[in-house]
Amino acid sequence: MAGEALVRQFLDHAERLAGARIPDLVAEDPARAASMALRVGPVYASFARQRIDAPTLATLGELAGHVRLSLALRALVDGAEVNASEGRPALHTALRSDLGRGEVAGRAHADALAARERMAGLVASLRESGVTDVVNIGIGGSDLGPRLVVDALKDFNDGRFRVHFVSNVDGSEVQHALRGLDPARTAAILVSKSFGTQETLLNGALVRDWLGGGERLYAVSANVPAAEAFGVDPARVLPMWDWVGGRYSLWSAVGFAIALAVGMDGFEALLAGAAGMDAHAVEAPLDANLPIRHALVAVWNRNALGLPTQAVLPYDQRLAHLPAYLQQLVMESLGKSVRSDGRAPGVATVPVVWGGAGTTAQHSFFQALHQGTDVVPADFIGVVRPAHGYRGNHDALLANLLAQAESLGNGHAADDPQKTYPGNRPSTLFLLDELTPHSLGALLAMYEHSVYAQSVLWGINAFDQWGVELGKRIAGELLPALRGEGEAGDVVTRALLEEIRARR
Ligand SMILES: O=P(O)(O)OC[C@H]1O[C@](O)(CO)[C@@H](O)[C@@H]1O
Repeated sequence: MAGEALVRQFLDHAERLAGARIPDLVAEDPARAASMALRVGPVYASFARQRIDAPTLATLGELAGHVRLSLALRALVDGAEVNASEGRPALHTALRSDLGRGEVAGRAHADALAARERMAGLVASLRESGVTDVVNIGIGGSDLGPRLVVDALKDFNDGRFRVHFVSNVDGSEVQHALRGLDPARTAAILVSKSFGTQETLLNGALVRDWLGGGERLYAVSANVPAAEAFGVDPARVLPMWDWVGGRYSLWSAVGFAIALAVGMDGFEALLAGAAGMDAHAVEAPLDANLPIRHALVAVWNRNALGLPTQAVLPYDQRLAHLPAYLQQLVMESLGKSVRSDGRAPGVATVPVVWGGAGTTAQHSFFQALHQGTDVVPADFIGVVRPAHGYRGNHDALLANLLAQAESLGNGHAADDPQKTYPGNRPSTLFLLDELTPHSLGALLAMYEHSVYAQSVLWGINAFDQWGVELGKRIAGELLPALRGEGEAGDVVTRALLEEIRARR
């Protein structure tokens, strides 16, 4: 079907379902719970509580076919120049899969394997050393992925190292991270693709001095000369490449801290889980493809239902960093209002991603989810088998997870409007059999592919982030002014500078 006809069909479905209620959609189709669910290895996903029906999904599938989503996924893993504004491929899949065809993907995969072997050597030598604590210094993609995974996989950590993270240029974070650590027993990893990031260089210099030099300093960077010039021994610099986006990089040596925490076996299992999802994303048909289904639902919620935000609600404390990780993955990738071809997308793109771990979050912002004026679609993530033996707690956790998805979807009528729940709040519910390196790898790769699929549907580049540059430049200009050297900034900033200077 031609594009215009498809858009018209999309709008017809939007109009038809504008007044639809999730409990009615569920009641109308007894097979819905099963037909709206997909399983890929350890990841089960139910879309039954989305405000969508089978004919709409069929149209969305046609839309995916129209933008050649399957070919786009294939192009991604084969190393096509999907990052057009920077003239690069985005080959994060080559870090964990040998799915890519052709020379570019093949070379990337070989480079990734060689780097992983070097990383394994460094992990082994550190395990044999007297080092007890490791500080990962990085920000954005050089922090959020490793931070999430190290915390999520703490049940797989043998405790050989305590791993700490420092990202913020706020000196308070580095001060508290180093408090109580022994410089003679601490190693630091400077993770920066560019090795030009202000926060990481300032924190790195502080930690290098605190360590008393570069002896236990490691680096992961695509800018090896800069890392060496900083004082890191070339033998302790692991490579990154311009074909890996920062927010897609935890599978590379950026995951050094992960490998220290859960061992190389755990790291390999994480990669294997992601590789399984890569194969599914590229090979599964459109109508049975989990990341594509997730992406189509995201676009439906944003453009047909007009929902401006998206909540991420892991019902597992170990996944407490998942909302922050997905904020970067989704919002840095899709936060664009210009298509790759320079045109306006003509529709809303990125939602604001936010969230928190259940059940804790139930006692903070869930009131607004249930009765606020904005409808917030949610991704719930639960884990069937816990890694602890407190069965009573886990049953309560799962009961709350199921109860929240049900009550947000169905609502509750009452005579008293204060006690009425409007319901019709859409959600997707993921269940992992267990939280393991393998299942976590699969879940994170699912989100990566969904984000890429959304970018293809909207025609935008998921792999650049020009929007972060302006603030960085202005901060550079304001730095001397803050020290009293010259003037910078607009009228409001100057007034604020004066206020700060007067009270220092
Ligand atoms: O790894 P680097 O080069 O220090 O960059 C850190 C982060 O900064 C950004 O470039 C912009 O905030 C992110 O995309 C990236 O993950």
